[in-house]
Amino acid sequence: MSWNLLSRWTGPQKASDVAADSRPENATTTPQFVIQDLDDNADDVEESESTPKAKPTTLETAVPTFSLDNHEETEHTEKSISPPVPSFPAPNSAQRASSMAPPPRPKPQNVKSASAGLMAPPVRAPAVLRAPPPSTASSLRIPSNGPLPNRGPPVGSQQRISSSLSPNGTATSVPNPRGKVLLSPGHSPMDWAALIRTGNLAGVSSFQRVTPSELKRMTGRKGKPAWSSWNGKVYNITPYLPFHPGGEAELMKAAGRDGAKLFMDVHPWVNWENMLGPCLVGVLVPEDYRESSLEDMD
Ligand code: HEM
Repeated sequence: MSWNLLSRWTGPQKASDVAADSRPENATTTPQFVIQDLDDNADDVEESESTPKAKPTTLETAVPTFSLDNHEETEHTEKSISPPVPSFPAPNSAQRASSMAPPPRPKPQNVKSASAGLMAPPVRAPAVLRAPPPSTASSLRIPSNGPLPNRGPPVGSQQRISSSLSPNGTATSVPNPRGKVLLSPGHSPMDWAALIRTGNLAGVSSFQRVTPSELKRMTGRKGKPAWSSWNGKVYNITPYLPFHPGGEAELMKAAGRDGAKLFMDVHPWVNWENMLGPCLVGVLVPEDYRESSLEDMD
C-alpha cells in the first residue's frame, strides 16, 4: 500500500490519472489522505529500522525516602561529596608569600604576684625610641617669654593699662571700629568731666572778641593755643586734646577754623557747648569789627 502511493506522489502524473481500481477504498485526492498515509508510512519505516525511541518505562527501583533516623548517614554523605574548603591565600601562593607576618605575641610581663590581679606598670620605651625634647627652633613650642595666647595683653602694656579700669579707678576707652583711640591714663571722659568743674580753661583772662584772622592764627602750633569756633563762639580746644576719644589728630583738624561741620559729620549726638563750656574764649566777630566799632563811637 505505501509503496504504490509513494511512487504516484513523487511522479508527474495527476491524481485524476490514477486508476480507480488501484485506489484504496477510502483513498481520496485530498492532501489529508496523503498526509495520513505518510504518517503511517513513517511509522512503518521506524519500526522496521528500529530507530531508538524514548519509551515510557516503569521504575524498577524504589524512590529513596528520608527520615530523621538516617540523619547521620546523610551528613556523612554530604561531607564526602563536597570539596574541601580552600584556605586563602592558598599555600605557596604569591599572596601568602608577600603578606606581612603576624604580629608577635606580647611577651608575658614579669608579674611578681599574678594572684594579686593588678596590671603591671607599662614598660618604658628605650631612650632612643622616645621623642626628642622640643628644640628652641620649634615653632609649635609655647614661648617661654612674651604674651601667651588668650591671656590678654602683656602686663604693663598700654593695652592692659587702658583696657579696663585705670589705676585711679576710672574707665578708659578702647579702640573700636569707629575710630576711638586709646587714651592715656587720667584722660577719660570722667576725668574731663572732673576737670571742667574746676573752673576756667579758656586760657584768657577776659571774654574775647575774636576775628577770623585771629582765629586762623590759633592753630595749636608754634606755642599758640588751638581755638575752634562753633555757632559764632570761639573755644580753646587745647586742654581737651588729650581727652578727645577720637584722638588729638582728629580734633586738631578743627583748630584755627570753624569746627562745626567736622564735628557734626562725626558725632552729631555730642554736645559741644556742654563739654567745652569752661573753654569758651569769646565770640567770633567780623574782621572789620574794630574799625566799624570805632566808627560807631565817632
Ligand atoms: C572740638 C570739639 C569736639 C568735642 C567736644 C568732641 C568730643 C568727642 C566725644 C565725646 C567723642 C566720643 C563719642 C562717643 O563715644 O560716642 C568723640 C569721638 C570722636 N571724635 Fe570728637 N569731638 C570734637 C571734635 C572733633 C572733631 C573736630 C573731629 C574730627 C575732625 C572729631 C572726631 C572724632 C572721632 C573720629 C571720634 C571717634 C568716633 C566716635 O566716637 O564716633 N571730633 N569726640
